Amino acid sequence: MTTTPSTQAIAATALRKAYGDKIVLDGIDISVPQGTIFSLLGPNGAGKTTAVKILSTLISADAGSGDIHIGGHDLATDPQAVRAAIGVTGQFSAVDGLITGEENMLLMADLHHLSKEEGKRAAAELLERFDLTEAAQKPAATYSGGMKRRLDIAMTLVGNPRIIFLDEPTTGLDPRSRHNMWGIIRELVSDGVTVFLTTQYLEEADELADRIAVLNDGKIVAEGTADELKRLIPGGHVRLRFSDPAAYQSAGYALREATRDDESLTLQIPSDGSQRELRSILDWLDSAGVDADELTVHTPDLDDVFFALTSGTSKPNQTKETVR
Ligand SMILES: Nc1ncnc2c1ncn2[C@@H]1O[C@H](COP(=O)(O)OP(=O)(O)OP(=O)(O)O)[C@@H](O)[C@H]1O
Repeated sequence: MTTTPSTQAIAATALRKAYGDKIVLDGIDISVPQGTIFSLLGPNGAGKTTAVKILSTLISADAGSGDIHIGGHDLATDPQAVRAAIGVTGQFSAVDGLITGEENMLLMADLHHLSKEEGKRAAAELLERFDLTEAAQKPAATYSGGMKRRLDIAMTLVGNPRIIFLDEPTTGLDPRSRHNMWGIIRELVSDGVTVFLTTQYLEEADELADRIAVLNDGKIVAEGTADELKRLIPGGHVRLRFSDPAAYQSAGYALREATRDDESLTLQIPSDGSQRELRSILDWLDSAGVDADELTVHTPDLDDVFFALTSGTSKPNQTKETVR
């Protein structure tokens, strides 16, 4: 992959990292244009946090890795400049629960060498932006999970970083807090910030990311927009559910290409869900003289892609569209 440090906020080639015999990153390339959201997806232990740690200077890549440029700075020769350009919010929060939200913010301002006045102003602005003004004088330990996460990101933004690494920013948040966080991330990007996001929630990558890379076994096994990734795998199918075991058996005979689930009396038939294919399935059922209790059409989503690419198995059934 070619990298142009001037237009790419993050550009890394042949990134390698092993712990002993265990190869965590096996020569991956990462390239993230400025002002976009890039999402690194992968199962637990795939190496997402390791990639974030390397790109944010917390640990070093192994010898044999290629160049890493962050914000146009060479990470190997100018790690200080990289640190000044980035913000990192990890899985383990930097929030100190014993002090107030405002004190946490002021501590960050100190770390960024802002004057007392500048620090106060930045803290007040960010607390306001993240809807934390009311809680600012309370110890952070009393905050809800969503508030702590917002404070964490607010702290990350004190130095006005142009590139932000968010390592699983919404893990453990309830749906409303997760949606709020998505709004915050979108707002950051509309201000021109580049976001490198790791997540276990495929829906999150689907919602937010301009580009998604799937990490598995140390390699990037697919990369593209959510739609491009969805086109990679077939995954579409029709499911027929029966309550009558005899009807289920007859349909199973009639539809030989169906995958059977004898426990739930369900047949799954590969299909693009088109009207023509649905009609032919219904014709088969008619000619066999059986009625299904439920017919559902499933189109591939990012979950299918993820399961297909990272384990070779399909995920448990989930329906997108229902026709009765
Ligand atoms: N300091 C370390 N020493 C040894 N092995 C490590 C170390 N850090 C990470 N690993 C191993 O490297 C692999 C990748 O870990 P990493 O935390 O990067 O995965 P991840 O994709 O972020 O996973 P998760 O989604 O669970 O956070 C794991 O098998 C982990 O056990």
